[in-house]
Amino acid sequence: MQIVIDENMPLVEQLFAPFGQIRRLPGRTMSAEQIADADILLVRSVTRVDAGLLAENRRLRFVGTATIGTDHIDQSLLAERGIAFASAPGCNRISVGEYVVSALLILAERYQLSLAGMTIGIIGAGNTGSAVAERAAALGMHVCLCDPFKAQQGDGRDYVDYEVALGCDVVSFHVPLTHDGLAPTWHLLDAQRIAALHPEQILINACRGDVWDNAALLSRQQGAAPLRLVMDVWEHEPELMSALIPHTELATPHIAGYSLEGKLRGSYMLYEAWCQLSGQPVTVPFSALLPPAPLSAVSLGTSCADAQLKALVHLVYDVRRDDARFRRFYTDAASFDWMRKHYLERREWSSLAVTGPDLALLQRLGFNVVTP
Ligand SMILES: NC(=O)c1ccc[n+]([C@@H]2O[C@H](COP(=O)([O-])OP(=O)(O)OC[C@H]3O[C@@H](n4cnc5c(N)ncnc54)[C@H](O)[C@@H]3O)[C@@H](O)[C@H]2O)c1
Ligand SMILES: O=C(O)[C@H](O)[C@H](O)COP(=O)(O)O
Repeated sequence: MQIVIDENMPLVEQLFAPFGQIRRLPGRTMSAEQIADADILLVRSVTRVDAGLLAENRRLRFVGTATIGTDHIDQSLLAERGIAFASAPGCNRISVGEYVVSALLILAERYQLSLAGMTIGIIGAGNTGSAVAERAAALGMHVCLCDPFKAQQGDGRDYVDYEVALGCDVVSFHVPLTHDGLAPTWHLLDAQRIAALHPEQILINACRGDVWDNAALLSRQQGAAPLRLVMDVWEHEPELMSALIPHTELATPHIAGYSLEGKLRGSYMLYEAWCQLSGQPVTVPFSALLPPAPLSAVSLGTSCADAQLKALVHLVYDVRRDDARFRRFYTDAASFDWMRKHYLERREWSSLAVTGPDLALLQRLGFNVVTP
Protein backbone atom coordinates (compact mmCIF):
# COMPACT_ATOMS: atom_id res chain seq x y z
CA MET A 1 0.00 0.00 0.00
CA GLN A 2 1.03 3.62 -0.70
CA ILE A 3 0.87 5.83 2.38
CA VAL A 4 1.23 9.61 1.84
CA ILE A 5 1.87 11.61 5.00
CA ASP A 6 2.39 15.27 5.89
CA GLU A 7 6.12 15.81 6.43
CA ASN A 8 5.48 17.40 9.83
CA MET A 9 3.70 14.41 11.34
CA PRO A 10 5.87 12.77 14.01
CA LEU A 11 6.23 9.04 14.59
CA VAL A 12 4.63 7.82 11.47
CA GLU A 13 7.45 5.49 10.43
CA GLN A 14 7.23 3.56 13.73
CA LEU A 15 3.46 3.39 13.45
CA PHE A 16 2.65 2.98 9.75
CA ALA A 17 5.71 1.33 8.14
CA PRO A 18 4.26 -2.19 8.69
CA PHE A 19 1.28 -1.26 6.52
CA GLY A 20 2.99 -0.06 3.37
CA GLN A 21 5.40 2.33 1.70
CA ILE A 22 5.52 5.78 3.29
CA ARG A 23 6.03 8.97 1.29
CA ARG A 24 6.29 12.27 3.17
CA LEU A 25 5.19 15.50 1.47
CA PRO A 26 4.96 19.19 2.49
CA GLY A 27 1.38 19.52 3.73
CA ARG A 28 0.62 22.97 2.37
CA THR A 29 1.57 22.18 -1.24
CA MET A 30 0.28 18.61 -1.65
CA SER A 31 -1.19 18.18 -5.18
CA ALA A 32 -3.66 15.82 -6.85
CA GLU A 33 -0.84 14.41 -8.96
CA GLN A 34 1.38 13.73 -5.96
CA ILE A 35 -1.28 11.76 -4.10
CA ALA A 36 -2.85 10.04 -7.15
CA ASP A 37 -1.61 6.59 -6.03
CA ALA A 38 -2.22 6.93 -2.28
CA ASP A 39 -4.19 4.28 -0.43
CA ILE A 40 -3.83 6.10 2.89
CA LEU A 41 -3.53 9.90 3.21
CA LEU A 42 -2.52 11.39 6.60
CA VAL A 43 -2.59 15.17 6.87
CA ARG A 44 -2.51 18.06 9.31
CA SER A 45 -4.54 21.28 9.23
CA VAL A 46 -2.59 22.89 6.38
CA THR A 47 -3.79 20.43 3.71
CA ARG A 48 -7.25 21.02 2.24
CA VAL A 49 -8.65 17.57 1.45
CA ASP A 50 -11.27 18.40 -1.16
CA ALA A 51 -12.39 17.38 -4.66
CA GLY A 52 -9.40 19.12 -6.22
CA LEU A 53 -6.87 17.20 -4.16
CA LEU A 54 -8.61 13.87 -4.78
CA ALA A 55 -9.25 14.54 -8.48
CA GLU A 56 -6.71 11.95 -9.72
CA ASN A 57 -7.09 9.35 -6.98
CA ARG A 58 -9.39 6.34 -7.36
CA ARG A 59 -7.90 4.06 -4.72
CA LEU A 60 -7.93 5.99 -1.43
CA ARG A 61 -9.17 3.89 1.52
CA PHE A 62 -8.47 6.12 4.52
CA VAL A 63 -7.92 9.81 5.22
CA GLY A 64 -6.73 10.89 8.67
CA THR A 65 -6.03 14.34 10.10
CA ALA A 66 -3.77 14.30 13.15
CA THR A 67 -5.58 17.37 14.45
CA ILE A 68 -8.63 18.35 16.42
CA GLY A 69 -9.85 20.80 13.83
CA THR A 70 -11.43 19.32 10.71
CA ASP A 71 -12.43 22.49 8.83
CA HIS A 72 -9.83 21.62 6.17
CA ILE A 73 -11.50 18.30 5.32
CA ASP A 74 -14.51 17.85 3.00
CA GLN A 75 -16.01 15.04 5.06
CA SER A 76 -19.16 14.76 2.93
CA LEU A 77 -17.00 14.14 -0.14
CA LEU A 78 -15.13 11.36 1.66
CA ALA A 79 -18.41 9.80 2.74
CA GLU A 80 -19.78 10.03 -0.81
CA ARG A 81 -16.70 8.22 -2.11
CA GLY A 82 -16.72 5.63 0.67
CA ILE A 83 -13.37 6.79 2.02
CA ALA A 84 -12.96 6.20 5.76
CA PHE A 85 -12.02 9.26 7.83
CA ALA A 86 -10.59 9.88 11.30
CA SER A 87 -9.45 12.98 13.17
CA ALA A 88 -7.77 13.22 16.59
CA PRO A 89 -10.36 14.76 18.92
CA GLY A 90 -8.85 16.03 22.18
CA CYS A 91 -5.29 15.04 21.19
CA ASN A 92 -3.82 18.41 22.22
CA ARG A 93 -6.48 19.66 24.64
CA ILE A 94 -3.99 19.71 27.52
CA SER A 95 -1.46 21.61 25.43
CA VAL A 96 -4.03 24.32 24.70
CA GLY A 97 -5.08 24.49 28.35
CA GLU A 98 -1.47 24.95 29.42
CA TYR A 99 -0.86 27.56 26.70
CA VAL A 100 -3.78 29.66 27.99
CA VAL A 101 -2.71 29.36 31.65
CA SER A 102 0.85 30.38 30.80
CA ALA A 103 -0.52 33.43 28.96
CA LEU A 104 -2.81 34.35 31.87
CA LEU A 105 -0.01 34.08 34.45
CA ILE A 106 2.15 36.34 32.31
CA LEU A 107 -0.53 39.00 31.84
CA ALA A 108 -1.45 38.84 35.54
CA GLU A 109 2.17 39.71 36.35
CA ARG A 110 2.35 42.34 33.60
CA TYR A 111 -0.75 44.19 34.83
CA GLN A 112 -0.61 43.27 38.54
CA LEU A 113 -3.81 41.28 38.28
CA SER A 114 -4.96 38.59 40.69
CA LEU A 115 -6.43 35.79 38.60
CA ALA A 116 -8.34 34.44 41.59
CA GLY A 117 -11.74 36.10 41.53
CA MET A 118 -11.48 37.26 37.92
CA THR A 119 -14.11 36.05 35.47
CA ILE A 120 -13.24 34.07 32.34
CA GLY A 121 -15.70 33.54 29.51
CA ILE A 122 -14.94 30.38 27.55
CA ILE A 123 -16.51 30.34 24.10
CA GLY A 124 -16.77 26.67 23.18
CA ALA A 125 -16.90 24.17 26.06
CA GLY A 126 -15.57 21.10 24.29
CA ASN A 127 -12.21 19.42 24.77
CA THR A 128 -9.96 22.48 24.69
CA GLY A 129 -12.46 24.88 26.27
CA SER A 130 -12.99 22.43 29.13
CA ALA A 131 -9.24 22.01 29.58
CA VAL A 132 -8.97 25.76 29.99
CA ALA A 133 -12.02 25.84 32.32
CA GLU A 134 -10.55 23.15 34.60
CA ARG A 135 -7.26 25.02 34.97
CA ALA A 136 -8.85 28.45 35.34
CA ALA A 137 -11.16 27.13 38.08
CA ALA A 138 -8.16 25.57 39.85
CA LEU A 139 -6.58 29.05 39.86
CA GLY A 140 -9.70 30.50 41.50
CA MET A 141 -11.19 32.13 38.42
CA HIS A 142 -14.94 32.30 37.98
CA VAL A 143 -15.65 30.34 34.79
CA CYS A 144 -18.55 31.27 32.47
CA LEU A 145 -19.07 28.63 29.77
CA CYS A 146 -20.71 29.61 26.49
CA ASP A 147 -21.71 26.72 24.22
CA PRO A 148 -25.28 26.72 22.81
CA PHE A 149 -25.01 23.12 21.63
CA LYS A 150 -23.85 21.69 24.94
CA ALA A 151 -26.31 23.90 26.78
CA GLN A 152 -29.10 22.41 24.66
CA GLN A 153 -27.85 18.84 25.19
CA GLY A 154 -27.46 19.42 28.92
CA ASP A 155 -24.37 18.01 30.61
CA GLY A 156 -24.87 19.18 34.17
CA ARG A 157 -22.78 22.31 33.67
CA ASP A 158 -24.12 25.87 33.72
CA TYR A 159 -23.92 27.96 30.53
CA VAL A 160 -24.22 31.64 29.75
CA ASP A 161 -25.14 33.50 26.57
CA TYR A 162 -22.42 34.74 24.27
CA GLU A 163 -22.97 38.40 25.14
CA VAL A 164 -22.63 37.57 28.87
CA ALA A 165 -19.40 35.66 28.26
CA LEU A 166 -18.05 38.61 26.23
CA GLY A 167 -18.38 40.78 29.35
CA CYS A 168 -15.90 38.70 31.37
CA ASP A 169 -12.45 39.93 32.42
CA VAL A 170 -10.93 37.26 30.16
CA VAL A 171 -12.60 35.80 27.07
CA SER A 172 -11.01 32.71 25.51
CA PHE A 173 -12.23 31.24 22.23
CA HIS A 174 -12.28 27.45 21.67
CA VAL A 175 -14.75 26.80 18.86
CA PRO A 176 -14.39 25.02 15.52
CA LEU A 177 -14.44 27.20 12.41
CA THR A 178 -17.91 26.84 10.92
CA HIS A 179 -19.65 28.88 8.22
CA ASP A 180 -23.19 27.57 8.50
CA GLY A 181 -25.58 25.86 10.89
CA LEU A 182 -27.31 27.24 13.98
CA ALA A 183 -24.37 29.23 15.36
CA PRO A 184 -21.63 29.68 12.74
CA THR A 185 -18.29 30.80 14.16
CA TRP A 186 -16.77 32.63 11.19
CA HIS A 187 -16.17 36.19 12.50
CA LEU A 188 -17.97 35.24 15.72
CA LEU A 189 -16.02 38.12 17.20
CA ASP A 190 -17.14 40.71 14.68
CA ALA A 191 -16.54 44.46 14.32
CA GLN A 192 -19.59 45.43 16.37
CA ARG A 193 -18.60 43.26 19.34
CA ILE A 194 -14.94 44.28 19.06
CA ALA A 195 -15.98 47.93 19.34
CA ALA A 196 -18.04 47.16 22.47
CA LEU A 197 -15.22 45.46 24.42
CA HIS A 198 -13.39 47.48 27.09
CA PRO A 199 -9.61 47.91 26.97
CA GLU A 200 -8.82 46.06 30.21
CA GLN A 201 -10.37 42.83 28.92
CA ILE A 202 -8.02 40.03 27.89
CA LEU A 203 -9.01 38.22 24.68
CA ILE A 204 -7.45 34.91 23.71
CA ASN A 205 -7.79 33.10 20.39
CA ALA A 206 -6.31 29.60 20.32
CA CYS A 207 -8.88 28.04 18.00
CA ARG A 208 -9.02 29.34 14.38
CA GLY A 209 -7.98 32.73 13.11
CA ASP A 210 -11.13 33.32 11.04
CA VAL A 211 -13.27 33.26 14.20
CA TRP A 212 -12.06 36.83 14.85
CA ASP A 213 -12.45 39.70 12.33
CA ASN A 214 -8.77 40.59 12.21
CA ALA A 215 -9.25 43.76 10.12
CA ALA A 216 -11.74 45.13 12.67
CA LEU A 217 -9.34 44.16 15.46
CA LEU A 218 -6.50 46.07 13.82
CA SER A 219 -8.53 49.26 13.56
CA ARG A 220 -9.54 48.89 17.23
CA GLN A 221 -5.92 48.36 18.22
CA GLN A 222 -4.77 51.40 16.27
CA GLY A 223 -7.27 53.56 18.18
CA ALA A 224 -7.07 55.14 21.63
CA ALA A 225 -8.37 52.14 23.62
CA PRO A 226 -6.59 48.98 22.46
CA LEU A 227 -7.54 45.55 23.78
CA ARG A 228 -5.22 43.03 25.50
CA LEU A 229 -4.89 40.34 22.83
CA VAL A 230 -3.35 36.87 22.99
CA MET A 231 -3.31 35.50 19.45
CA ASP A 232 -2.12 32.04 18.47
CA VAL A 233 -4.20 31.82 15.33
CA TRP A 234 -4.60 34.37 12.57
CA GLU A 235 -7.12 35.02 9.82
CA HIS A 236 -5.93 33.81 6.37
CA GLU A 237 -2.94 31.85 7.78
CA PRO A 238 -0.17 31.78 6.75
CA GLU A 239 -0.79 35.11 4.97
CA LEU A 240 -1.66 36.84 8.22
CA MET A 241 -2.29 40.53 8.92
CA SER A 242 1.19 41.16 10.33
CA ALA A 243 0.31 44.74 11.30
CA LEU A 244 -1.62 43.17 14.20
CA ILE A 245 1.45 41.54 15.75
CA PRO A 246 2.83 44.68 17.47
CA HIS A 247 -0.63 45.34 18.90
CA THR A 248 -0.83 42.07 20.81
CA GLU A 249 0.27 41.15 24.32
CA LEU A 250 1.34 37.68 23.17
CA ALA A 251 1.58 36.46 19.57
CA THR A 252 2.46 32.93 18.44
CA PRO A 253 2.35 30.99 15.12
CA HIS A 254 -0.51 28.54 15.70
CA ILE A 255 1.35 26.42 18.27
CA ALA A 256 -1.02 26.30 21.26
CA GLY A 257 -1.57 22.59 20.56
CA TYR A 258 2.07 21.83 19.81
CA SER A 259 3.19 20.03 22.96
CA LEU A 260 5.15 16.90 22.05
CA GLU A 261 2.51 14.84 23.79
CA GLY A 262 -0.24 16.55 21.78
CA LYS A 263 1.47 15.98 18.45
CA LEU A 264 2.33 12.36 19.26
CA ARG A 265 -1.22 11.67 20.45
CA GLY A 266 -2.52 13.02 17.12
CA SER A 267 -0.42 10.57 15.10
CA TYR A 268 -1.15 7.75 17.50
CA MET A 269 -4.92 8.24 17.33
CA LEU A 270 -4.77 7.83 13.54
CA TYR A 271 -2.70 4.66 14.01
CA GLU A 272 -5.39 3.29 16.33
CA ALA A 273 -8.10 4.29 13.86
CA TRP A 274 -6.34 2.56 10.97
CA CYS A 275 -5.74 -0.59 13.03
CA GLN A 276 -9.43 -0.70 13.91
CA LEU A 277 -10.50 -0.06 10.31
CA SER A 278 -8.15 -2.68 8.87
CA GLY A 279 -8.75 -5.24 11.63
CA GLN A 280 -5.14 -5.29 12.73
CA PRO A 281 -3.92 -5.30 16.36
CA VAL A 282 -2.46 -2.20 17.98
CA THR A 283 1.05 -3.46 18.67
CA VAL A 284 2.82 -0.21 19.67
CA PRO A 285 1.86 1.24 23.10
CA PHE A 286 1.71 5.05 23.27
CA SER A 287 3.91 5.02 26.37
CA ALA A 288 6.78 3.59 24.31
CA LEU A 289 6.78 6.67 22.08
CA LEU A 290 7.27 9.49 24.57
CA PRO A 291 10.97 10.30 25.17
CA PRO A 292 12.04 11.23 28.73
CA ALA A 293 11.43 14.93 29.46
CA PRO A 294 14.52 17.20 29.69
CA LEU A 295 13.47 18.12 33.23
CA SER A 296 11.70 15.29 34.97
CA ALA A 297 11.54 16.00 38.70
CA VAL A 298 11.44 18.88 41.16
CA SER A 299 11.19 18.83 44.96
CA LEU A 300 9.49 21.72 46.73
CA GLY A 301 10.56 22.35 50.31
CA THR A 302 7.48 24.37 51.17
CA SER A 303 3.87 24.44 50.06
CA CYS A 304 3.38 25.82 46.57
CA ALA A 305 2.64 29.54 46.78
CA ASP A 306 1.80 31.68 43.74
CA ALA A 307 5.45 32.44 43.00
CA GLN A 308 6.43 28.77 43.02
CA LEU A 309 3.42 27.85 40.89
CA LYS A 310 4.35 30.43 38.27
CA ALA A 311 7.97 29.28 38.34
CA LEU A 312 6.99 25.64 37.92
CA VAL A 313 4.56 26.35 35.08
CA HIS A 314 7.17 28.37 33.22
CA LEU A 315 9.92 25.88 34.02
CA VAL A 316 8.02 23.44 31.78
CA TYR A 317 6.58 25.88 29.25
CA ASP A 318 6.63 29.67 29.00
CA VAL A 319 4.65 31.07 26.07
CA ARG A 320 7.01 34.09 26.02
CA ARG A 321 9.52 31.73 24.40
CA ASP A 322 7.28 31.35 21.38
CA ASP A 323 6.15 34.98 21.43
CA ALA A 324 9.75 36.23 21.27
CA ARG A 325 10.63 33.81 18.47
CA PHE A 326 7.53 34.83 16.49
CA ARG A 327 8.19 38.56 16.78
CA ARG A 328 11.84 38.04 15.86
CA PHE A 329 11.46 35.66 12.92
CA TYR A 330 8.06 36.38 11.37
CA THR A 331 8.47 38.05 7.98
CA ASP A 332 6.08 36.23 5.65
CA ALA A 333 4.01 33.09 5.06
CA ALA A 334 7.14 30.98 4.59
CA SER A 335 8.56 32.07 7.96
CA PHE A 336 5.21 31.27 9.63
CA ASP A 337 5.36 27.71 8.32
CA TRP A 338 9.10 27.45 9.05
CA MET A 339 8.60 28.30 12.72
CA ARG A 340 5.87 25.67 13.03
CA LYS A 341 7.95 23.03 11.23
CA HIS A 342 10.98 23.75 13.44
CA TYR A 343 9.04 24.20 16.65
CA LEU A 344 11.21 23.83 19.77
CA GLU A 345 10.33 20.79 21.84
CA ARG A 346 7.71 21.51 24.47
CA ARG A 347 6.40 19.06 27.08
CA GLU A 348 3.19 19.07 29.08
CA TRP A 349 3.12 19.70 32.84
CA SER A 350 2.48 15.99 33.43
CA SER A 351 6.08 15.38 32.32
CA LEU A 352 7.34 16.97 35.55
CA ALA A 353 7.24 14.94 38.77
CA VAL A 354 6.85 17.24 41.79
CA THR A 355 7.31 16.25 45.41
CA GLY A 356 6.65 18.38 48.48
CA PRO A 357 3.90 19.41 50.91
CA ASP A 358 0.45 20.71 49.95
CA LEU A 359 0.54 20.06 46.20
CA ALA A 360 -3.22 19.69 45.65
CA LEU A 361 -3.32 22.68 43.29
CA LEU A 362 -0.44 21.32 41.19
CA GLN A 363 -2.23 18.00 40.97
CA ARG A 364 -5.43 19.74 39.78
CA LEU A 365 -3.38 21.52 37.14
CA GLY A 366 -1.99 18.26 35.81
CA PHE A 367 1.51 18.07 37.28
CA ASN A 368 2.78 14.59 38.17
CA VAL A 369 2.57 14.99 41.94
CA VAL A 370 4.57 12.28 43.71
CA THR A 371 3.73 11.75 47.38
CA PRO A 372 6.99 11.16 49.30
N1 LIG B 1 -4.42 26.69 18.20
C1 LIG B 1 -4.30 25.38 18.27
O1 LIG B 1 -3.19 24.83 18.26
C2 LIG B 1 -5.52 24.51 18.41
C3 LIG B 1 -5.44 23.29 19.09
C4 LIG B 1 -6.58 22.50 19.21
C5 LIG B 1 -7.78 22.91 18.64
N2 LIG B 1 -7.81 24.10 17.94
C6 LIG B 1 -9.08 24.56 17.35
O2 LIG B 1 -10.03 24.66 18.43
C7 LIG B 1 -11.27 24.10 18.03
C8 LIG B 1 -11.97 23.53 19.24
O3 LIG B 1 -11.24 22.42 19.73
P1 LIG B 1 -11.95 21.42 20.76
O4 LIG B 1 -11.04 20.28 21.00
O5 LIG B 1 -12.42 22.20 21.93
O6 LIG B 1 -13.20 20.94 19.91
P2 LIG B 1 -14.55 20.31 20.45
O7 LIG B 1 -15.29 19.85 19.26
O8 LIG B 1 -14.27 19.35 21.55
O9 LIG B 1 -15.34 21.55 21.13
C9 LIG B 1 -15.78 22.64 20.37
C10 LIG B 1 -17.03 23.16 21.08
O10 LIG B 1 -17.44 24.38 20.45
C11 LIG B 1 -18.85 24.42 20.52
N3 LIG B 1 -19.36 25.41 19.59
C12 LIG B 1 -19.54 25.29 18.25
N4 LIG B 1 -20.04 26.44 17.75
C13 LIG B 1 -20.15 27.32 18.81
C14 LIG B 1 -20.59 28.66 18.94
N5 LIG B 1 -21.02 29.36 17.90
N6 LIG B 1 -20.55 29.24 20.17
C15 LIG B 1 -20.10 28.54 21.25
N7 LIG B 1 -19.69 27.25 21.20
C16 LIG B 1 -19.72 26.66 19.98
C17 LIG B 1 -19.29 23.00 20.23
O11 LIG B 1 -20.60 22.77 20.72
C18 LIG B 1 -18.22 22.20 20.98
O12 LIG B 1 -18.65 21.85 22.28
C19 LIG B 1 -10.88 23.02 16.99
O13 LIG B 1 -11.94 22.80 16.07
C20 LIG B 1 -9.66 23.63 16.31
O14 LIG B 1 -10.08 24.38 15.19
C21 LIG B 1 -6.73 24.89 17.82
O1 LIG C 1 -6.68 21.54 15.09
C1 LIG C 1 -5.68 21.32 15.78
O2 LIG C 1 -5.44 20.19 16.35
C2 LIG C 1 -4.66 22.40 16.00
O3 LIG C 1 -5.04 23.60 15.37
C3 LIG C 1 -3.27 22.00 15.57
O4 LIG C 1 -2.36 22.89 16.18
C4 LIG C 1 -3.11 22.06 14.09
O5 LIG C 1 -1.72 21.90 13.84
P1 LIG C 1 -1.21 21.71 12.31
O6 LIG C 1 -2.02 20.57 11.78
O7 LIG C 1 -1.54 23.01 11.62
O8 LIG C 1 0.23 21.41 12.41
